[in-house]
Amino acid sequence: MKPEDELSGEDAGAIDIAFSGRLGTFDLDIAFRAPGKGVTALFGPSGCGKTSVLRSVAGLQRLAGHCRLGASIWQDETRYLPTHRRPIGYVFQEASLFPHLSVRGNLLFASKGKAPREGEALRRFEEAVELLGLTALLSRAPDTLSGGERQRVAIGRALLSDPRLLLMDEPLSALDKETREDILPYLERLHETLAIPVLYVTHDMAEVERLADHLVLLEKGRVRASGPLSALQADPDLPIARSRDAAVSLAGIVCGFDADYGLMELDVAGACFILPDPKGHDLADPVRIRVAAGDVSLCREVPGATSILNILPVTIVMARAINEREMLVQLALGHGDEKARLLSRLTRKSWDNLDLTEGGPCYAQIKSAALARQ
Ligand SMILES: Nc1ncnc2c1ncn2[C@@H]1O[C@H](COP(=O)(O)OP(=O)(O)OP(=O)(O)O)[C@@H](O)[C@H]1O
Repeated sequence: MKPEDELSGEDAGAIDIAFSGRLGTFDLDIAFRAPGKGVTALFGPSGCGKTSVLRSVAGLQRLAGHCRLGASIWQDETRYLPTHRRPIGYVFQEASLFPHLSVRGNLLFASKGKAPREGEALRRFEEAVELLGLTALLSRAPDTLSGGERQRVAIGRALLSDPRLLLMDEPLSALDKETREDILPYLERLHETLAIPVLYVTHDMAEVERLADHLVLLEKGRVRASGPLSALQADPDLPIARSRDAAVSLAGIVCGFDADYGLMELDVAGACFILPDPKGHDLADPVRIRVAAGDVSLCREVPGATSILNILPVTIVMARAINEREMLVQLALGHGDEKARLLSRLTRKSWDNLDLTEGGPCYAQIKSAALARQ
């Protein structure tokens, strides 16, 4: 697939990247195109080249190739913009705040410490402070902050430099599990509100599932696959789908409630999921759910009495034996044109017993309790 073919429709602000070269003994040779909006995760094992790609985009490391953001060319055969002329915000693993400045001073660093008094700059400052929950921290010194608070300030500072692209290099990896969980909702809000694209490096699939729209899978300095997150998650030929905790992330819209039981109904590409609603959503709220391949079972007919609330008609798109005992099945969900994909992991025995075939119809069963909102 050519990189240009990966995005559907016109995307005038798309990020178009190709780099090749040697770093010590490591060969990097990558090319991909990512949307001009939303979060693109660069995912892969340690040492596969994720940070090198980000550093090359930032102009911190020079390899042959090109780097374009919409109509802006940052690198090609004849041009190479230095880092300070690239409108980027960069968030590193560890927040490196200026120790002599307060949180406010750090946030205002890009505007030379001057507090915005009016207009657009003030609106952006207030928005970033609110979004990242920094109001109560503004007068604090960096050495009095927790790791998670420091990282939120670092993200705010990156946003307030008015970037056209945000680069985030494992922003949660230096934090303990609990702090990571605390900061993820801020990143989710960022994801919902940010108008600029984000390149987000991680080797944690849970972060990808919660934050990414687009995924670039890297392996040994090469792009193994690149495309919309849900399409790659549901591709049984990719290692992420074959892993024991494989799942697809589905975006839905709240379309109803069962208040007596604390459940909500979620419209996902024409199908309706029923799941717990502990947060009390409103109608039409966007909600992203994680459907694990191991939580999806199949049946040929609608079962009689069952505890399972989600019994959804699906079509079997493809099936792969992933070892002697188990099958991985990709399912197309819903009606209409936009059929979201699910994965089901089941025993080869069940597959044979049900006499299922590619292209054939069946029903996917998913326990509501397994569909906790991400
Ligand atoms: N400037 C350099 N000189 C020599 N080797 C380098 C340089 N930069 C990167 N490398 C090598 O390139 C490879 C890829 O490194 P990179 O940091 O991009 O991987 P990564 O996927 O981000 O890894 P991690 O998840 O562990 O951070 C590594 O083997 C690294 O040692």
